[in-house]
Amino acid sequence: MTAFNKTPLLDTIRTPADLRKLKVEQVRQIADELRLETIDAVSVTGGHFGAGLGVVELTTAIHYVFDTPRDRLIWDVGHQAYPHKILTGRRDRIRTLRTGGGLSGFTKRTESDYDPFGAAHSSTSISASLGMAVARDLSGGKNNVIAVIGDGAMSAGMAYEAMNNAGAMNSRLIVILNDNDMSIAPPVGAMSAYLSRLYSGKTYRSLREAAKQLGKHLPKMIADRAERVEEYSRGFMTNSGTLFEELGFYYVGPIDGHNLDHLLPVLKNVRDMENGPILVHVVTQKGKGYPPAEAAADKYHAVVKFDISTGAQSKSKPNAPAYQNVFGQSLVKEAEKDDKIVAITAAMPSGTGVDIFNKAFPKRTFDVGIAEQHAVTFAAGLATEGFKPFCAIYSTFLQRGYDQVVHDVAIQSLPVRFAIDRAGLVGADGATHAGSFDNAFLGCLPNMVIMAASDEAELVHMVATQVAINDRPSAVRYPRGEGRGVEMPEVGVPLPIGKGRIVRYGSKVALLSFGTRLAECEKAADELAAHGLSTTIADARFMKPLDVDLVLKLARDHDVLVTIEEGSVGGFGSHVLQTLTDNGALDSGLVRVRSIILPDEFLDHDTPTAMYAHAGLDAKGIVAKVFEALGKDVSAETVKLA
Ligand SMILES: Cc1ncc(C[n+]2csc(CCOP(=O)(O)OP(=O)(O)O)c2C)c(N)n1
Ligand SMILES: CC(=O)[C@@H](O)[C@H](O)COP(=O)(O)O
Ligand SMILES: [Mg+2]
Repeated sequence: MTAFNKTPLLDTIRTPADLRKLKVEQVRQIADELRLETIDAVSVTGGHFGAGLGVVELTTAIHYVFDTPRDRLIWDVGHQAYPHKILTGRRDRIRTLRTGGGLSGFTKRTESDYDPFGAAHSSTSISASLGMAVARDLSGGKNNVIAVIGDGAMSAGMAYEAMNNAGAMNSRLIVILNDNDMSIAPPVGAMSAYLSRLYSGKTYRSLREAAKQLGKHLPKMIADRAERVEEYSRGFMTNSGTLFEELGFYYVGPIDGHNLDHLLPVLKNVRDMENGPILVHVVTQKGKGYPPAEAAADKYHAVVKFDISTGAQSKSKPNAPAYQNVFGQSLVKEAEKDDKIVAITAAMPSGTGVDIFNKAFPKRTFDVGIAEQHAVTFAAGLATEGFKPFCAIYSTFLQRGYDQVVHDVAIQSLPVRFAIDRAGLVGADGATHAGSFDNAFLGCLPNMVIMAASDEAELVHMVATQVAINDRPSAVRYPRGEGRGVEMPEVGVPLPIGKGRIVRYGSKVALLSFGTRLAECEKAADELAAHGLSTTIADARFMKPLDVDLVLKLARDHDVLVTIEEGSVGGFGSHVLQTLTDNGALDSGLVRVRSIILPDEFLDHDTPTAMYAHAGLDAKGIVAKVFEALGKDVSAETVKLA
């Protein structure tokens, strides 16, 4: 029996087709059981949590009303799609979420027909849905296309580009705005304030009135239900003249996203509408139905495994400070000495450590919402007026603002400082969040100074170095998670630009590392020494400008030179190879050069350790690469110099 003393129903639901066989009175029980299953599953796997809890009723209602997967359902970001996965044939695998070989933490086309579009980066759903709607119309199709987008995701420019286009095309498209008044942090921006006004506006109308208003657009409005729903409906109205209507959408709402008596009749009418686009404004609560999440400031946006009875998360004691916190603390120290330093985040204050800076300097901290393009050019504008903007954006999300880096920052050589967190592989968030490409996409830009911190102490010095660079843009990259536990400097000391450092001297093999793979290089060097291979280890520190003297010396003085980086082809290794060939350093054929990079594939989620092992970017992989370059047969344990 369920907690509701009824025969469990969720066990009878394999796909939404089973759900649609139920009576409407049974849908509430499904939603209640779905919430319990979501809580239980995430307590085991960890992952994104509050968002999914907030859309349990909405998910159930959508799959009950619409003929999914024939009707296309596109989740924006996709972090709220765990209930969706449970209802769409993946309940048996839901406890493999975000583990190697297990379900993705976001929607994914290759995972299910019920995931018509992959997500994870926000604000893509309306564009993708519009594409599907137009494809349907061009093919003479009849299915519905539904995008579910959050209020946070609605702060990104891409959402407006899509609405602007959809409104002009009058496409039959349904956008459900899931407004829980939260992003990862509390939402920012005028849009957020506007949405709040919509559901607390003085122009509140009775449901019946609104039903009549809707009836004009939606002939099949079930008017008699309006009476019943009005009794306890608090937030259903049509606001004439909303921004959405000005953009050519029919606006419906706001409605209570946890009340199936609201959701089901409205979605049924919306489903049968003859034209569009239509936007249904649904008001929900992030973390709904799990008191520890409801009470938490972040509504349990993302959690590790937790005790269901208390909500206590099993967070292990950190062995070293997290890079994001080292960044935030370092920037605070620098800003205490320099009032031109400001910090910018694109809706990721805690993840970037900008929240630490905000506590010290709230007037010099700017959270621009999920708007990376704007963040970059906003920083550029600040730099033109002599400020020192630190634009803290994860590597993967910086991809969203790339043209702004090129066109607004690099070409003008504006001293914007990029703090690039989550560089390299991130683990459970998988391929969509991997910081694989910033070495390549920044390294090709003139004027850029590009650094990689090999540990948390280096990061402190690199932040100080960026403060001192006032004539061109600079970037420092560092990975997700904790540092190495090295001794921390009291203050950051600016590094000599374009100079690397040798951390261990050897004679036969040289390992030239860019970033935190240095730790693996040290393990590899120990292993190589056990095979009689004396190994030099160098920390490049800079990819641009590259320490050419160091690179040429390493090539000249060793039989093997290997570069290592947490990045794709086209990054640090490519710059080293370019330098070697430009200087004829390979002409003699005396040195064998290898470059260890991420494989040319999108790596699915797993632990970072497992992913780096797969990529050959751990000590074992480095040793194997050296042996291969020397013609040493690892199994035969002998070195055959060609
Ligand atoms: C381009 C981009 N920037 C940042 C993020 C990080 N991120 C993931 S979810 C989220 C908040 C989304 O808020 P909302 O759309 O309201 O969804 P909710 O979590 O409230 O359900 C952010 C900023 C992202 N996924 N994509
Ligand atoms: C869904 C999303 O994009 C964010 O929640 C992201 O998963 C955060 O990543 P970190 O956990 O590395 O901060
Ligand atoms: Mg939200």
